[in-house]
Amino acid sequence: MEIFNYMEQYDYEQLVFCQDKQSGLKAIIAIHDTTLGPALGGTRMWTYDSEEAAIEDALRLSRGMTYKNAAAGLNLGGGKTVIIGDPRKDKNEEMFRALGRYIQGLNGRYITAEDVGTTVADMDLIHEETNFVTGISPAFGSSGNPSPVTAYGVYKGMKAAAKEAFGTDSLEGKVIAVQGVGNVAYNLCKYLHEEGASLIVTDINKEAVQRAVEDFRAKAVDPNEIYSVSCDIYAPCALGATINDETITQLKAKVIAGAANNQLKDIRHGDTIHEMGIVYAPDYVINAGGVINVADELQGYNSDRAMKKVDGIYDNIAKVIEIAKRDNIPTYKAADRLAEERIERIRNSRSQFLQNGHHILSRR
Ligand SMILES: NC(=O)c1ccc[n+]([C@@H]2O[C@H](COP(=O)([O-])OP(=O)(O)OC[C@H]3O[C@@H](n4cnc5c(N)ncnc54)[C@H](O)[C@@H]3O)[C@@H](O)[C@H]2O)c1
Ligand SMILES: CC(C)C[C@H](N)C(=O)O
Repeated sequence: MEIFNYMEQYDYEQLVFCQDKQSGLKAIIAIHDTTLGPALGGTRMWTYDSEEAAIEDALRLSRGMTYKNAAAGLNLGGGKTVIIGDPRKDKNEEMFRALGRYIQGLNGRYITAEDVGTTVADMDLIHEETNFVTGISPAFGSSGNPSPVTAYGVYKGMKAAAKEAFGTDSLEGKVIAVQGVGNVAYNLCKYLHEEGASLIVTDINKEAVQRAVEDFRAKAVDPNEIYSVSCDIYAPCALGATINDETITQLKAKVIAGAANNQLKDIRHGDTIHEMGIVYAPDYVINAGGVINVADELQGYNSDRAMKKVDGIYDNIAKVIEIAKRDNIPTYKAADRLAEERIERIRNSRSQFLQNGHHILSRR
């Protein structure tokens, strides 16, 4: 990959490589765009096949956060960290503290939180070194684990997408295929089960599947079977790129609505599902609940205020569907339009210089 070419093509601001020999930390912090405010996005720990794959993931995920934060109406830019390693065996205290010092070095340009492979306990270790971390233990006045709130937002957004496809937002009696039943999807399944939906689940982790089968009377299928099952809604809640050339032809669902980031392998897959008449709830709009929740910490965390904003995901998905219909474009493009237009409006409204007291001359 020609890194600077790629960064120029999609307007990335900064890429930081973090190395700490003692702890084994190898991490990449990508800051995509800070027009709206400091870049906020989680830290992912994953066993990448190559350094290039890790860089690519950090870049793609950080740009996704720019769009997610903008579309959610947050005054935050987009960033993400990836740590190269196995979250089940490579973690140690020094690693997260070393990362915390790198984040501190960015002096607030980037704020982190949880993502796949990291936990509240990991964020607490980062917090030993920097305040630029959210989703730490509630004992610190923080919002804690964002996953249940992400799940609630996905549930709300799924209802809005169902209204478009089925004429009602009730999920009672709907068959929903859930791919990956980890932190977010377990909580999502709880809402869906309570509303009377029938669940088909899969996961590469057998214990996670068993838990969903026992707690929600879900039917289990093998990971490769989830795309072709007969269902009303497909909920991708594992990793990205599961909407691709191989899977699209197998899909029977009328709605795609799930928590995973970067669900479309390529944007052309968003065009294909649009042509097939599938209602697609764009990933970064529907899964914004977690970031909305942790972002509330910047004002002093208030759960009621945060949940009210997360409720707004229903209207945001409805708005994206409306724009798509009005402009006769796929929903993924409508979501991009919503985010890009907001960033441009704010960028332009800041065209006048404002003395903000941060200039060294103001302190002389
Ligand atoms: N946690 C949040 O608040 C949050 C917020 C926004 C977006 N997301 C996204 O939602 C997705 C899920 O996040 P999470 O926090 O629940 O992660 P998680 O790691 O707890 O859950 C993911 C689950 O997917 C399973 N999985 C991985 N590959 C699979 C495959 N090929 N087939 C079936 N199952 C597979 C894993 O075993 C795991 O149980 C991720 O893409 C994440 O980036 C999470
Ligand atoms: C909680 C958030 C800051 C990060 C979350 N993993 C996301 O992708 O939105």
